[in-house]
Amino acid sequence: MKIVQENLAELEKMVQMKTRQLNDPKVVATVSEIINNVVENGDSALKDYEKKFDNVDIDNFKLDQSVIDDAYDNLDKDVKDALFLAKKNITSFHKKELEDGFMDSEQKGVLRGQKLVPLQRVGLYVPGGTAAYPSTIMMSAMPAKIAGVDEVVIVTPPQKDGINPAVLAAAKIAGVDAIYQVGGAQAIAALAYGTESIPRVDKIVGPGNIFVATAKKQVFGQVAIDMVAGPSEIGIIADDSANPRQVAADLLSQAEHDKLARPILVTDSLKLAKAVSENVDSQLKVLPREEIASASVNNKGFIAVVEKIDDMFTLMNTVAPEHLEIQLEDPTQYLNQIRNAGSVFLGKYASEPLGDYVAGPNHILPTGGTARFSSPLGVYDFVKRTSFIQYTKPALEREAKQITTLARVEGLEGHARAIESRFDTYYD
Ligand SMILES: NC(=O)c1ccc[n+]([C@@H]2O[C@H](COP(=O)([O-])OP(=O)(O)OC[C@H]3O[C@@H](n4cnc5c(N)ncnc54)[C@H](O)[C@@H]3O)[C@@H](O)[C@H]2O)c1
Ligand SMILES: N[C@H](CO)Cc1c[nH]c[nH+]1
Ligand SMILES: [Zn+2]
Repeated sequence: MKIVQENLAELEKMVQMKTRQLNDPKVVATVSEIINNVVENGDSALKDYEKKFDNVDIDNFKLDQSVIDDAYDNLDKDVKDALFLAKKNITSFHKKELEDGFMDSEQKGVLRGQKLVPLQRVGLYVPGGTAAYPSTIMMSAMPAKIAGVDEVVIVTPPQKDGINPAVLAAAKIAGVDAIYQVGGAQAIAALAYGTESIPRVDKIVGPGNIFVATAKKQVFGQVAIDMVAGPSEIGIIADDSANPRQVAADLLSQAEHDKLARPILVTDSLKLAKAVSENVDSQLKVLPREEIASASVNNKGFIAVVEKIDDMFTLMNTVAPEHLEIQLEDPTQYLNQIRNAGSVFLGKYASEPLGDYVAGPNHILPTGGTARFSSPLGVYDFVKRTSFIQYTKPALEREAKQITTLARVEGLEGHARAIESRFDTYYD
């Protein structure tokens, strides 16, 4: 793995260049053609794309409940137990995210407030191109259920022999209402606009590859989206006290997701940098997903060596990684130095896959530097807010002059007259 040793300003410039969100025009064009085709031709376009991209013939996009029940009934006991542990921990963590509305009547005759309303129907994208993601179902469906969403549906690409049974069982455990076997940009288009067999939803959430992430960006506005959760990333801050074999293993845990995944180590120790680089190379040779992981390491990965601990945090805040591991002595003391990261893993036993599967915090996280302004998927993504106002006549009278003044400053006479009509005996 490549080691870079530059001054901090140069390193920050390099990171900003590497994490720029440039749209690949070819992907943008492919995706918009897919979306337009699905809008115009509905299920028949979906059928064509499933044949083209996933090499499967689909007659019914909606999966029969009996197929889901069978997958659940026949699931290996250890896998079932693991999914139930994930459900328990994800539920207890996400219940803490529930928020209440508010109402205030601090001013005489005035009632103001805000109420929270769960979304009616949401679509969860569950990736399925190069790996199956039952864990991602638990991470997206549980917060939706806790928020009180009426209808939770899944889209996921089918394989030749159907959808992975663990994915189906996870959907049942999480209480998902329907599963549609369709993936990629075409699935996003179907959820956004609806087709003969797939109802349109109010919001699409969930991670996916570059085609999925680009499609979500393109349908935003027609439908809400959660964030850009694209190819996985791991940033590790470590010093001499870290174990190079473990650091390398954690980098590869995310590199194996996607050729575009981003594994990054920032350290103040050249010795650790060299040892991690050697470990990455040797561990890669025996990793089953070596082809994907080595493309990620070679194209997107790097190890940066800086002078001191503060520089590690400055640089990592510029990276704004999806996952950030801190492998320093007494890691919790550094929490307040982190401004930009999706999820933080403190200490050597908080290896990233712990958060991917069972710890409870969400693993659907902002990527590509968007942790500068986005948050992990949560219960708050599945509710919207509506505010309300009630004034008595004397309360409105107290503020009528200021309202009509502002309305006339804006040249909006109709607004002023609407208020004055409340005090004009002619209208009473
Ligand atoms: N950020 C997160 O929270 C998070 C969580 C889990 C997974 N991930 C990421 O999700 C992604 C999963 O990717 P995946 O590929 O395995 O599954 P995917 O389901 O996202 O994508 C597969 C689909 O992409 C479409 N596709 C493939 N090649 C295409 C082409 N040339 N033109 C048009 N469409 C094409 C096909 O329809 C295919 O079904 C990875 O990048 C992984 O890192 C991210
Ligand atoms: N690390 C992924 C998010 O980037 C989530 C995941 C699911 N399964 C394994 N990993
Ligand atoms: Zn992972």
